[in-house]
Amino acid sequence: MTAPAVHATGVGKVFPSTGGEVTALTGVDLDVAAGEFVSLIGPSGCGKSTLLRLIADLDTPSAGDLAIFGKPARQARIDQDYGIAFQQAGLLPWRTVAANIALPLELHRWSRARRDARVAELADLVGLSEFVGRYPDQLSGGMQQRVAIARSLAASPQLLLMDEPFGALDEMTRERLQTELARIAAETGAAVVFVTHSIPEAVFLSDRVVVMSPRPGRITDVIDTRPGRARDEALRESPEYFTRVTAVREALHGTPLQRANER
Ligand SMILES: Nc1ncnc2c1ncn2[C@@H]1O[C@H](COP(=O)(O)OP(=O)(O)OP(=O)(O)O)[C@@H](O)[C@H]1O
Repeated sequence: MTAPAVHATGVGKVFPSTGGEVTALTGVDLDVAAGEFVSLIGPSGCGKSTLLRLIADLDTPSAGDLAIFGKPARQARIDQDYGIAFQQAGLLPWRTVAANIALPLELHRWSRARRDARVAELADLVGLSEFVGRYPDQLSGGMQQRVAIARSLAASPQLLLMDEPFGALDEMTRERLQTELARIAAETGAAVVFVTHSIPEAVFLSDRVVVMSPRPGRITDVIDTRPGRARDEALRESPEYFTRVTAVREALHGTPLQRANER
């Protein structure tokens, strides 16, 4: 049996601060299966980015255990077992689109010929074949974000870690990139851990939505949002999609009756 892409047990994170300690996360138990798409959603400060950073070994947990494909997070980072795409595209401005996408392949010491072939394939995948010679400041925000996604996919990682990658985009571009990401994840079989503030985005993309709440940051609900059909434009207007959006909304904010009673 393959190890889960992410296996977290009892994960906690405490940050020191001037007014005492901040418990950013407590008691997080979460498994993300190989090939599974899981979104983290919750109000500002509930620890979504902290959890993603711990998985990526950009920070270390204060408590609990984390394994990425059965390895310690640090080893998975050294082995470059995952691709990362965050809200700011984070492209190198002095490199062309092609050279930005090729970066992980250089780190993996791919030959020039193999790199060039892979970059052409990825540029085509994200619809940027005509722009590979451009520099990041010659692209729109949506195009920059597509370059960042292509780069995160370059070495065919079996895990993608994405922190609000579409947060800064207009609604139309955002929906188009969501459809592309759903297709890419299905085609490559990669697991994805995806941080978002958008309920419809989480429901559209995910097999499961993890709902978190702050002070201290913890998981309060996990909702199955597998659509049982293709993630295409028709899904967005289907009754089952609305049902799932409502389920996640109620897990986050309570039912209309509960909210009325709180007033
Ligand atoms: N480096 C740090 N030092 C101190 N406190 C931190 C640090 N990073 C995060 N925190 C605190 O930990 C808590 C969780 O932050 P985190 O950024 O993970 O939340 P989030 O759910 O991603 O929020 P948002 O939706 O606003 O991005 C917050 O209270 C935040 O202030």
